[in-house]
Amino acid sequence: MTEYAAVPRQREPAEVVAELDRLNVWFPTRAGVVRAVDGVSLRIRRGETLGLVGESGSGKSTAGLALLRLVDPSAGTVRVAGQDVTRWSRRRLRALRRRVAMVFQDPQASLDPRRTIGASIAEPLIVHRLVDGAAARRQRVAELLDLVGLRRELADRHPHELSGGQRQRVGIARALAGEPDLIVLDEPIASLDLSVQAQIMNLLRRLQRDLGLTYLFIAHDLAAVEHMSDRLAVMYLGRIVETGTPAQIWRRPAHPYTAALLSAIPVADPQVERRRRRIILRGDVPSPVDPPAGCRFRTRCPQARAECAETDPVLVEVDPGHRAACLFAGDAVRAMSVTEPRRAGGSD
Ligand SMILES: Nc1ncnc2c1ncn2[C@@H]1O[C@H](COP(=O)(O)OP(=O)(O)OP(=O)(O)O)[C@@H](O)[C@H]1O
Repeated sequence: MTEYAAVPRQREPAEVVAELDRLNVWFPTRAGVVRAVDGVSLRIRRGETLGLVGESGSGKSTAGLALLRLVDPSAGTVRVAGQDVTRWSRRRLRALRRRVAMVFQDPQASLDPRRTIGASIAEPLIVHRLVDGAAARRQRVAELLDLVGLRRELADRHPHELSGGQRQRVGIARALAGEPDLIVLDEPIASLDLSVQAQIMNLLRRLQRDLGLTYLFIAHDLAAVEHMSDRLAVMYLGRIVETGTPAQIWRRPAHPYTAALLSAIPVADPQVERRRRRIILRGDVPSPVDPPAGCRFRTRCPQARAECAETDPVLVEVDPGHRAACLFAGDAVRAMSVTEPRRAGGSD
């Protein structure tokens, strides 16, 4: 197998591969303007996995799509490999989509059913003019199949002849074909059987280690990305509400929303599990057409106070590298962790 040729990289001091800076992605609809992403700033550094977590509809996929300019930013900036790609023309976007690749949740939907697996994997090689000649392309496709642990003969098959796990491996091979700086993994295991999920996670980890890949890993479940991520960002209603390392967030969540997400994760130890106190959030996520004034989470926050309706909190550092957007970051969560409901005048 030939070596995975690294794309010549432009060295930046901070090694930030991709960055969203105060990004808004708003969709005008009949019901009003959907503020899918509303003031999101994120930095993804070379070689890391950033886990982006939040409930359905929080804007995670839209933020990921913005990195490939598959949605158009309404405001703010998208930077990839040091270049501002926010307003790149359609023609230039081809180059961007080599630098940033995406693996989708449903590999069935993301592969053309009429094309062979080989043709699907070869497509990025042709579009980005990476390999000349059919024979050389066949060879590269075979190497990419090796990389993702699929037999070379599968190149001649069609997607419907493969299992879900195999199809997702093809999706990963396609993403690797352009030797991207960043791979956006949008719930890459959510549609797979449990046994296959672990295999795909192992594959993603191995590829990252061997090829030095950078991932934005999108998931709705904190437990799903915790082991894989170097840093986590928690999204709620179009905003990042907390960022930090998994250890920081797990040990001491600072935003009440994160605390609620964590409290929903079952614990293996039965004694701890019995003592575990779930924080049940009231109501549904409000509409992104008309998010609540002040803190967006206040309508569901068990610790909301009058001030929360007045001030829209920004991310503030609660520990080095650990930030939360809550006026009472840390305090509110400590109040939620007491085992008895708090009473007036109670202390903890
Ligand atoms: N093209 C679009 N037009 C209108 N609204 C959209 C569009 N794309 C997304 N939205 C809305 O934007 C919000 C965020 O959607 P998005 O898919 O980014 O969330 P998500 O956190 O990735 O959720 P899921 O896990 O369900 O994919 C949702 O309210 C969604 O309905």
